[in-house]
Amino acid sequence: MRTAYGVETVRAAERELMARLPEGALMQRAAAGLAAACADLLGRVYGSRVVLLVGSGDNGGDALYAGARLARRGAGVSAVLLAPERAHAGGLAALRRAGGRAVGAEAAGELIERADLVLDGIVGIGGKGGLRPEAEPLAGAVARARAAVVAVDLPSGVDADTGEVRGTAIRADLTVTFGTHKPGLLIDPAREYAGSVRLVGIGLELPAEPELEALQHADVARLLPVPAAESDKYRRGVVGIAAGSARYPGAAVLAVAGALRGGAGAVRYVGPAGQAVIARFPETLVSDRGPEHAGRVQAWVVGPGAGDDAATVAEVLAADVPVLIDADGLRLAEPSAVRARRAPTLMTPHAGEAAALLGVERNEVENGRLSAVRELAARYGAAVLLKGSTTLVADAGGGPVRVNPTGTSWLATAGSGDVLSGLAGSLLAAGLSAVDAGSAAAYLHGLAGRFAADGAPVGAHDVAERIAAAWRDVVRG
Ligand SMILES: NC(=O)C1=CN([C@@H]2O[C@H](COP(=O)(O)OP(=O)(O)OC[C@H]3O[C@@H](n4cnc5c(N)ncnc54)[C@H](O)[C@@H]3O)[C@@H](O)[C@H]2O)[C@@H](O)CC1
Ligand SMILES: [K+]
Repeated sequence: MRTAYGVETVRAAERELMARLPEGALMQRAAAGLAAACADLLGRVYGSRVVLLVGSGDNGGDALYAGARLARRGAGVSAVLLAPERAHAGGLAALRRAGGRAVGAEAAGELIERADLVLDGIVGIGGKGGLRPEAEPLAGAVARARAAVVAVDLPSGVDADTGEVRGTAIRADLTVTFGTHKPGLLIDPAREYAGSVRLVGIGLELPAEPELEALQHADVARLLPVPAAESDKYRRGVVGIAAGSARYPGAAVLAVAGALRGGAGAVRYVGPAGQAVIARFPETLVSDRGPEHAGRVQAWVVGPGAGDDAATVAEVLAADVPVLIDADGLRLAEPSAVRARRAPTLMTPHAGEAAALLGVERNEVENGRLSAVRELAARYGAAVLLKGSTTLVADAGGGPVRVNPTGTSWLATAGSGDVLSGLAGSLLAAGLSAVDAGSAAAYLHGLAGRFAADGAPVGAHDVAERIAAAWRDVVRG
């Protein structure tokens, strides 16, 4: 499991550790890890041209000490000081002793243009808002440069706690972060600015409960159901799919496609698209009666392509088994009926649907994904999976939010969400909790999307067909 902790927690752990260590020791640990990552990226340090962008805090101090290490190995290092009188004094002295030089911001453009490597030490966890006006031109110069860009702790200008980017921020190829991942490094839009992320341990002792967690292969493998020898289809769970309409039969077919790959013993379909479903998947149990009379299920999926069928949504919500609500179902579900449920509920909106549920603009959700998913989970008393390139899953009762690390932008394709809801519903029927079902499904679905895409556009159907391959990849490790 990869975990991320917010700024306040990191600060407290740093204080506690600093009290036990000689002064400056933590910064030296950070700088050593940073310099090593830079050296790996450069390949040959001797003779390389390195530019440090140095702000007024300790983030700039890290950059200066790392620059000093690189200078001692023969790099030509120039530090651009954004606030010369407030630059980290010890770091600046170390850089000068090692043969590096410091310049003002006016010289930055030309240096950046000719650099092999730029270190962004403008601002780290002490940053507020996007980059200040005096730092903005630097971000432009960095974006135009051919140099590799390494962000120190965080790309400057992104919000460490939320992943928000309000205004200009530095775009890095690599972020070297200290002590722990910060939530912003794992959540879009900030995640995109971070490039790949390397964690340098500095010995922080962190609390048991993180802000954010990202499942890895081994975690998902532990969650996935394995049929026992005596299993029959009912013991493995039957998932009911109440989806599709005369207008949107495809949503039903795709939700069933996902459900068939999710480990439930059987898939039961109710709705007007039975013909289309059975033609494509003859193994489906198709019923032409409403959910209440369709026969036993261990979990329901309701909503994909449902059009305006509010009665079916209400009937499913009244069932005393886990329910996944997606797409049209989110709009049709009575909030009070969702809150009144006793069995687990999982809602799976994309940003637009989440915005409608919260009564805000879509870009507010896209920029503040973490707070949006938490807010929805609290309002509805339900687990919420907020879809996107970094899908988030929040539990009804709070606690760490899960972020899915396998997403790919190729998954933003029509019907891909229907496949996901079927898959997650199947895992609910197999007995996983709402958060586990949602996060394991997002993981498999993302991986299946990557396998199917392999660098090219894909349709939702291709994704469903690669779920089995993703499952195998996960359980084989
Ligand atoms: N505390 C420690 O022991 C350690 C801290 N480390 C480094 O220290 C950093 C935190 O240092 P600080 O607390 O000094 O804070 P930062 O260096 O992150 O930033 C604070 C400074 O940036 C300015 N600033 C704030 N918002 C800005 C913006 N939007 N645009 C431009 N300037 C802005 C502030 O005026 C302040 O002077 C971490 O990110 C990490 O890089 C590491 O050395 C590891 C050890
Ligand atoms: K930075």
